[in-house]
Amino acid sequence: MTASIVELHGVGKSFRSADGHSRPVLEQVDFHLREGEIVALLGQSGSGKSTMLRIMAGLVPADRGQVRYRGQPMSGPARGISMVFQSFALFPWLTVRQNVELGLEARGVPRAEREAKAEAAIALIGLSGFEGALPRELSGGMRQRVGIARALVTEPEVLLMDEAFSALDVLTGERLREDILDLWDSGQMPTQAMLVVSHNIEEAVMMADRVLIFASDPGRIRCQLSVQLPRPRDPDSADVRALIDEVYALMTAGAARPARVHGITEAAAAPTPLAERLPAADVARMDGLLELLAEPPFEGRADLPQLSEEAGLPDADLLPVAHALALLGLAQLDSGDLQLTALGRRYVDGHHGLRRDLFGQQLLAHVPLIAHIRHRLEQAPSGQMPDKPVLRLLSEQLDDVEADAVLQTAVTWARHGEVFEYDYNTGALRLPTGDEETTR
Ligand SMILES: Nc1ncnc2c1ncn2[C@@H]1O[C@H](COP(=O)(O)OP(=O)(O)OP(=O)(O)O)[C@@H](O)[C@H]1O
Repeated sequence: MTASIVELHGVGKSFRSADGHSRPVLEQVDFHLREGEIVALLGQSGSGKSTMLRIMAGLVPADRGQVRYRGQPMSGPARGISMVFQSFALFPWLTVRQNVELGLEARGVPRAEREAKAEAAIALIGLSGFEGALPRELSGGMRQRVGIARALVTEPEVLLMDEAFSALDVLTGERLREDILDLWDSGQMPTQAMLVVSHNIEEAVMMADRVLIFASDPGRIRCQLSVQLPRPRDPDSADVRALIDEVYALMTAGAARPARVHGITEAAAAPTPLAERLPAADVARMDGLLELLAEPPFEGRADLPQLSEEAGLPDADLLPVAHALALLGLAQLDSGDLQLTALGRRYVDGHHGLRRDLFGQQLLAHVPLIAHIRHRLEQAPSGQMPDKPVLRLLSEQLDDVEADAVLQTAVTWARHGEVFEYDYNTGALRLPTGDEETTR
C-alpha cells in the first residue's frame, strides 16, 4: 500500500457567523493523500473545499478529528506543503523573481541559493526571460505560472491547487494544466502528490487518479471515483467521456435537494430549512436551457456534457441552472442527463403569462424561503417588509455574503414568477403591484 502523506481522520470545522451562531462547515472528513497520486475535489460552491485544503496545509486548525502529516499531528503550516490560489496572490510591486523567491526568504535560505532555485522554478514552468517583469506586465496565464513557480520553489512534497485554472480563459487554463501534467508525468516536479480543487468536471477527469465529490451543509466526502486511465488522456476518447458522464451523474444525484438527499441520516429526515443555499441560477439562463433542451437534437433529454457544449456554459454555470430546474420540477436530473418534465414542457410551450404563473406556483411549492416571504407580505397590512429580518434569518446558517446571495437569487426568481418585488434602493420587499388584495 502506498504511503499516506497527509491524513484527515474524522475532521470537522465550524465557523461563527456575525450573529454568533456556530455553523458546521466540515463534518467527519476522512481522507488520505498518498504518494504518487493526483486527487481532484469537486463540489458545490461553499461546500468547504477550500477550508479542507487550508486545514491540510496547516493554515487553519481543525476543530474536531485529527490531521497528520507524515504520521505526525499537524501543528501550524507544514513546510512540505504549498498552495496555489485562484487569485494568483502575487505582490504587484515585486518582480517575477522576487515573487518566486519570497517563500525561500521566509525560510532563511541564503541569497545565492534562493536565486538559483527561483531561476530553476521559473525555467521549469516556462517563464525564462521574464524574471525581471512585474505582474502587471504579464498575461493572466503567465501570472498563474508565477504563482505555481512560487509554490514549487520550496520543493514541496504536496501541492494543493485551489481552482488554480478557473480565473484563466479556457485555452490558457488547458495549456497550463497540460504543462503541469507533463512535468508531473515526466518526473520533473519535486512534488509527490497533488490535490486539485475544481469546478470543472472534465479538468478533474483529465488530471486525477481519484475524483472526490463533496456534499454540502456540512461539507463531507460523498463519494469517490478512481480514474485508471494512462495520461496524457484524450478528452474525446470514449473512456474519458464515459467517466465525465459518471461524474456528472454522481454530482447531480438527488439534485432536487442536493445538500440533503445524500446527507447524514438526521439531516435527510429533517424538514427543509428556510436558510438553504439556493443554486445561483439566472432566470434567463434557466429559460434558455429549457428551450435548448426542448428542441432538436435533444427533444427533451440531454446528456449534461453535450448540453454544456451546446449551451456554451462551463460546469460552474451549467450545474446551478440544472439544479435550479430540478428544484422547481421543470426538469429532472437522471444519471447525468437533464430531462424535461411534463411541467417543463408546458412551461417551454407556454406564452409569457403561463410561464410566469407556472414559475410562481413552483417557487411557492418548492422554495420554502420564497413561500415564507410571500406569507409574511400577505400578513403585513402594507404588503411590505424590510429585507433585514430575512437576512437575519438566513445568517443563522450562512455567512453574510452567502445570505445576501441567497436573498438576491430568491428575489430574481420571485420577480420572474411575480411572487414578490424588491426595491434595491430601500431594501423593501413587497407584494407585486395590484396583488396586495389577492392571495395565491
Ligand atoms: N474564515 C471564515 N470565517 C467564517 N466563515 C468561513 C470562513 N472561511 C470559510 N467560511 C465559510 O465556510 C463555508 C465553506 O467555504 P469554502 O470556501 O471552504 O467553500 P468552497 O467549497 O471552497 O467554496 P467555493 O467553491 O465557492 O470556493 C462557506 O459558507 C464560507 O462562507
